[in-house]
Amino acid sequence: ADKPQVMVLATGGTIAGAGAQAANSATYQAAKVPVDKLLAGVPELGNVAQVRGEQVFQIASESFTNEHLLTLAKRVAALSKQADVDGIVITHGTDTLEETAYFLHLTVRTSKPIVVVGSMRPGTALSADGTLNLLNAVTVAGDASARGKGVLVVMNDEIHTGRDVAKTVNIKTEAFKSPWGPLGMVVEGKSFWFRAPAKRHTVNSEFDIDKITALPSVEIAYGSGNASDVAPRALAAAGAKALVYAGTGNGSVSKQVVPALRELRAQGVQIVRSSRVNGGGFVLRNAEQPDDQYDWVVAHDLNPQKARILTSVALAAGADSKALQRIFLDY
Ligand SMILES: NC(=O)CC[C@H](N)C(=O)O
Repeated sequence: ADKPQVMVLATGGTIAGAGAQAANSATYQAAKVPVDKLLAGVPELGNVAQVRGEQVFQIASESFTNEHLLTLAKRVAALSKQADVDGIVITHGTDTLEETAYFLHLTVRTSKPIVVVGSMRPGTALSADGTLNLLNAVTVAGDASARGKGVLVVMNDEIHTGRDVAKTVNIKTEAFKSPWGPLGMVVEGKSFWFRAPAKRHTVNSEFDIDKITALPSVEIAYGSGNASDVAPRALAAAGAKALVYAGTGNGSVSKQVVPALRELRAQGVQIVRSSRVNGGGFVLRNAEQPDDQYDWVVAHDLNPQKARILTSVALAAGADSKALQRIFLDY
């Protein structure tokens, strides 16, 4: 009874996946196993916490929409206010896990631990990673030392901040990496911390999920050799309020694309320059492009998909381009 009370919110993904055979590590169906069965599969959970489960969705995370984000974050925020909840774990598909974790990190105003977890192999596979990941996630969510550190992602024995972490490789179990390193490790039911997040989050955030009713459309256009302006123009014509440009290198933009982005900005669409560089893009204002002159924003070190999340949250709060740039440096 003195154990921490941890709520597990299940949303689907491979951690709830099932394949035909033990050799199927990549060929399987995601989002099959219900939360009660997931929890029953790890009796060791009872040694670290009093665990309750709730099935929020049962989907693959590539199909997460803004509505799913709002529903989940509002549920997490409500639970975080309950005296009988010490920590919250969200089981999630890994494909967009980094986006959901960052969204919660920005919008849920609590110091209680919130941990997002997934797996790279379904529970039916040899060397399935979901059971230990889940045990580690519940361990961290129930650990008072995890309070105030924002939303965490626990995968492969590592504790990452939801702001930095990204899926950097598929198939392998060491899929999640942070460009600035993990915050800590969880080993044999104990958390070990080495650093803390430096940016604003959760209780220190100016955003609040209780006040967000809808997220504006923010789309991503991808840079490459032979890039054209077809995608940016089409996305804006379809109603995007902001475009994240996944630029090459330092967030560079092809000279075939620059005029379209300038025109769209003049029409009121926010332009955010990010970098498609995997695991370490870093875009500086007025380097590569004259952002002051064009009234564009830089995403700093956030990858394009995280830049989409922050832009949506900032625009929902009414940010103009100046506020948006300040927000990109603060969060
Ligand atoms: N490893 C995974 O969780 C990927 C499964 C699925 N594509 C998802 O993101 O939900």
